[in-house]
Amino acid sequence: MEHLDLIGTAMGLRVYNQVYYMLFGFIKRVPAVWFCERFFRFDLRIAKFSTMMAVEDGGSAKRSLSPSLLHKKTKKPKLKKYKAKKVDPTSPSGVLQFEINDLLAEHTLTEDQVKNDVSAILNDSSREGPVVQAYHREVQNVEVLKITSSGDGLGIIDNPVEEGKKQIVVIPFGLPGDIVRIKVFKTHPSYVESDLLEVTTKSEMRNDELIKCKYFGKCSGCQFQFLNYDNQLELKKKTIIRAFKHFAPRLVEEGLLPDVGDTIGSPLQYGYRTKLTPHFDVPRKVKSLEIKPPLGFGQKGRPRWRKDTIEQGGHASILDIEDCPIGTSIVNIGMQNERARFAEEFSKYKKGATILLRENTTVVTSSSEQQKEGSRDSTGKLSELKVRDDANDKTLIKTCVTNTRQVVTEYIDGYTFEFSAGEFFQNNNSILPLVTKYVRENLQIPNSQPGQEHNLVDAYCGSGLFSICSSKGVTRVIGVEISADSVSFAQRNATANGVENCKFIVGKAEKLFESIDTPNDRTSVVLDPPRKGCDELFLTQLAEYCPAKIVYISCNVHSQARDVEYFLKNTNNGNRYKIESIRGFDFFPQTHHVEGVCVLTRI
Ligand SMILES: C[S@@+](CC[C@H](N)C(=O)[O-])C[C@H]1O[C@@H](n2cnc3c(N)ncnc32)[C@H](O)[C@@H]1O
Repeated sequence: MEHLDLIGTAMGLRVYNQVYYMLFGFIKRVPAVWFCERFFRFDLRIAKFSTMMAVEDGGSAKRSLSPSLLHKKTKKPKLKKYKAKKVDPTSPSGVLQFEINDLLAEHTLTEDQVKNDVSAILNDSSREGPVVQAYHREVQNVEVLKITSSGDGLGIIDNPVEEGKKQIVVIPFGLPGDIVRIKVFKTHPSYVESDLLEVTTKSEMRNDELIKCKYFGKCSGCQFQFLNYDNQLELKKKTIIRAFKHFAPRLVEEGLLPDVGDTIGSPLQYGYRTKLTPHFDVPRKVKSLEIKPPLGFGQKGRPRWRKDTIEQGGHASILDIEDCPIGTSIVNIGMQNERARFAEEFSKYKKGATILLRENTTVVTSSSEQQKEGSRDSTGKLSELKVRDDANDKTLIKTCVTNTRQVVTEYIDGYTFEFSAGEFFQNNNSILPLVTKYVRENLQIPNSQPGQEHNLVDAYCGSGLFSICSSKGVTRVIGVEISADSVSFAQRNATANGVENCKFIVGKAEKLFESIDTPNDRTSVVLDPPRKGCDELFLTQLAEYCPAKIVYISCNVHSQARDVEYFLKNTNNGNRYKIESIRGFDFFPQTHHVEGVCVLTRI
């Protein structure tokens, strides 16, 4: 048996070598390795060993095997298998797959025609082996055909090793209409990732003069700085349309969706973000750091598109960033303070960490206490900014909180909100008055008479933002929230703002239905779940309760579309509702993110 195995291997290798010289002797050896692995099912490592020997000495297959190999039983090395990770379809990589499928359909390509041989890459001899080199190459003249919901471009390129086949390529910072030069650096079964090296022909939408940040094109934070704001809002509207097409197909087919409304813009398009979390890494096995590591935000891909110097953030996986133009002024002052401190103290760190920078706003009153905690400059003085709120005739003091356990105050719509710096709170306070007004107006029950009872349920209520901002003119408000800390702040916020009709419960959203005693005909529900959306149990119980009005707010329009379809089509009372409106609010200008607001009315 042992003898036969060896003859088989040797014969196989000879066949391989002959085929190789006949077909590929005049070109690189890469296609040969792939070809033989694919059709003769050779172990790639043996084939490659043989190829290298053959290329080097032109010898036969038998000579390419050492005598010891011929006489010992060779243990067949195990091929590594690619294991696909399970992804939530509404997560960014799940959504990308839907968007790739759309592109395939538009170009009449099948999934097989763009499938990459990831196991060939996995089993290549090294990170720079021939298969890897063939796949991870530079490609010129690539047309960007589409933009995804994550703000990346999509294109179609030739498969470098399998003739006639194509590849779908994700091109960061690519806009439809751009012609670009890219470097492919990572391969997935159905697409490859690339870096944008050069834009040779510009899309009509591209205007580089609008870019405000020197790290744009490298930092993973913003995708849209080169787009005018109307274009950004339009792209976000299209993201919502696609989300419902992919995750609520039955609603689309049955014509149950209204036209998606125009996205409501943020009053501030820069300087709006009240929370930033720069971070740094400490390499493993390093006992003490001698050189200050970059402190900033993650790098997108492995880009060399913009300059690659330390002034442009360097080329590590974290970019060294000293100022972020989408952050508020006080948050950027905090960033300078904390960077200066880090420059002095970095050698003390044994592990990487994230630094919290959270804006804190206090209204100045005759009795207000002076702020004591927050980010300080190098002299130890607390950094503060004084701001006028003319609309409400108030003076506000802004400081920057860095301790996750510190209490932060926000000032919205004339109400003050306190919460722990480490807990959830919306990050763009400039748009919040528009959002809370929209929610309040859409929670109204149609055909209500003046003085009639109106109750409100705030599921996933956090520290009470929507409950408190919608509490005027409402009979009772019940909020439910899983974080006990947030619930205690919600209660405290209601009291501090003189709001007496709110009650908050700690628990999963569905716990609400154990204690709800308001008549469903006179109750509206506002939902604002985390990115993963609501669970089916909650949606089923919500449908059983059957409130008069529902306003569903979401930072993930894909899980929102899925939930809305589930609610309307899979629950007992779902068919009693109609979707009155869907639109986005732009909580995060310059980025691809969009917040969806969907209003359902019982009919
Ligand atoms: C997107 S935030 C919205 C908070 C609030 N509406 C606001 O705008 O400040 C989602 C909230 O849901 C809470 N949460 C997560 N899972 C939950 C669950 N199963 N039941 C209730 N609350 C939950 C989180 O703690 C978080 O406060």
